[in-house]
Amino acid sequence: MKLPETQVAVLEAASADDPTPVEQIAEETGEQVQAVAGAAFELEEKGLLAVTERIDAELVLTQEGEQYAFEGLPEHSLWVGALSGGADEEPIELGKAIGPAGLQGEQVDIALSNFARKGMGDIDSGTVAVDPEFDPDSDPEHALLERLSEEEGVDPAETDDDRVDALERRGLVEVEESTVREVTLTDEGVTAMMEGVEVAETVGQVTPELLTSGEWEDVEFAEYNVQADAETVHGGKPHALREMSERVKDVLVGMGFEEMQGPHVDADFYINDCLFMPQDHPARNHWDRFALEEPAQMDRENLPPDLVDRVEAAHRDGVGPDGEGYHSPWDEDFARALALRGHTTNLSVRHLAGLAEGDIDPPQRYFSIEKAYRNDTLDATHLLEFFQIEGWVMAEDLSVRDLMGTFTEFYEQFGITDIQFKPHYNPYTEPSFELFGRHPETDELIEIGNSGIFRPEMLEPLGVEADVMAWGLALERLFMLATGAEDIRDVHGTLVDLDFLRNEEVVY
Ligand SMILES: N[C@@H](Cc1ccccc1)C(=O)O
Repeated sequence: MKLPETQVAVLEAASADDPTPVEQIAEETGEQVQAVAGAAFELEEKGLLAVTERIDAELVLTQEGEQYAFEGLPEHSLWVGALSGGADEEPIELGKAIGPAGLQGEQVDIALSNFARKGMGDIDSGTVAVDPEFDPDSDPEHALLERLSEEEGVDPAETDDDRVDALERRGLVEVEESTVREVTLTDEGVTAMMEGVEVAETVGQVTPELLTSGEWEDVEFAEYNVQADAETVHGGKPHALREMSERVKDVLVGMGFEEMQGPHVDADFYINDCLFMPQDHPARNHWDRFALEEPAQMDRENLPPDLVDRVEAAHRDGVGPDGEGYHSPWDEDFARALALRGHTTNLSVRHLAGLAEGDIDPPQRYFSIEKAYRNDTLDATHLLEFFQIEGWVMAEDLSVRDLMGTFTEFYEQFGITDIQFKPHYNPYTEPSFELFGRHPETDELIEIGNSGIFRPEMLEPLGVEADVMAWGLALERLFMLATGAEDIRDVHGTLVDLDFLRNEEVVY
């Protein structure tokens, strides 16, 4: 019997007794997996080979599991932290163990409950004592995480059940199923092999030489299998969030808005003081802002002196005849401190001030879609940097209805019709509203933005006479509502889910 080369190779590599995975044959023959699968199907059609499929289960680490395989389990970190504080001698305050352990946010609770469960020591009314005999290296959960980080193809059925259960419940491991295609020689196949199978010379392509020599009449052409699996080719494409941002721009431009741009690093004067944020406001000294070390301050000559005077007066005494300021000190040096902007409202301030200087008449509408930076704890809905959809409208006699109407119109463009408003407080707006939208998958209300009508204490120093309503909306949250994405870290950051990004069709 004469067969194409790949088919002969597959027949030779297959066995009549043990089903052989297609991948293994590809490895042994040096052929592509797709080519082997194609050949196998052709041999199946000729009755020489049987192709079967089975589901293979493999135990793998989740992202969190990978993190703990690398850093150690949180309860181990707690144990080490407590031990370094002397908790093997006598109980120490929990805080003194958690700090050195480097635990943050929900990891603290995870550490505490597992520490107790594994009897690694005692936790009692805010203190911790450790059992010095406990050996993290012999903790079976740790051993399994380590093994999974080193070994592929671990069969869940052959792994200690309790341990797998415990780690599955903690969301650190999961069972991944895949389809394995296997081939076995049929009786006919065995007979054919015994009688002898030869490689038929086949030609894959017609060449000018074949045509001119007339040889084409005698050769056998390779058959194409148009049903064979082909390798998936992922072309480049714009990032889903970028597409979303472009779409938001289109919508806002369609609503009559112009785009504004400005510095990522700015003086607190523009980020906070011009927004009537008191200098002793906790957020201004708090660890959640990224301050610049070098240079630490904006040069004095870069702040307009008149504006500085007017902002200082508003802070001290308020505006208008009955104004109430903060009656607390205001320090220009403090206002010159440089930081990564925690919101893009510094851009609104700069544009309002610039426009007022040129005596521009209302109505005016501006927006930006730019990064803002906050030292938040990373989780499914928070990143250290995010895109804020900043916007404002300057007009005579604006009311809350105008604000709500604008949001309703805007979100409708993305199919989001169920928006809720919650009264809020911002030093620079009155009234102020937080916006919430319902997540299509989890049905939970998530915060999507913050808004309000700028106060006279903010507008007067900038020289703006009309009303201004304004907002900051999170692009990522809009993305989550519009696409159903549940974890923002799948979309951007360092742990993105490439499959999600490749396959997500961003259609709004
Ligand atoms: N700066 C606000 C958003 C906002 C902008 C303008 C007016 C009101 C609110 C924030 O980051 O949350």
